[in-house]
Amino acid sequence: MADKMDPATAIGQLEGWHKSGSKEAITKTFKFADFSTAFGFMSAIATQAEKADHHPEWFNVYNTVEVTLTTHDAGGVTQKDIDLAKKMDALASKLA
Ligand SMILES: C[C@H](O)[C@H](O)[C@H]1CNC2=NC(N)=NC(=O)C2=N1
Repeated sequence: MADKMDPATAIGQLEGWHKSGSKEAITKTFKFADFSTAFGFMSAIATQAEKADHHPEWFNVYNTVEVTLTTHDAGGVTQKDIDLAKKMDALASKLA
């Protein structure tokens, strides 16, 4: 099992992510051109999440996707969350 880390450590390796106010997690809100682009982002990430067996907590309203990442099995932020965050950032930049 991956060991949990201070969320600040993860944030230091990422762009635009923040500590979650309510739990050991990292969070970011992505904003896209429209709903279809936002949903396409979610669909592509869902496939990658399933492949990695590591899933986001997310909330979508129109063109925004609020993402919270934490590793439930570890009770906090792990390398798996950093890896998924980087995948999200890479895809979001392509969709911009
Ligand atoms: C049984 C299954 O492999 C586990 O529940 C996986 C599923 N996806 C997961 N996703 C996240 N974010 N954290 C986990 O600990 C986790 N565990």
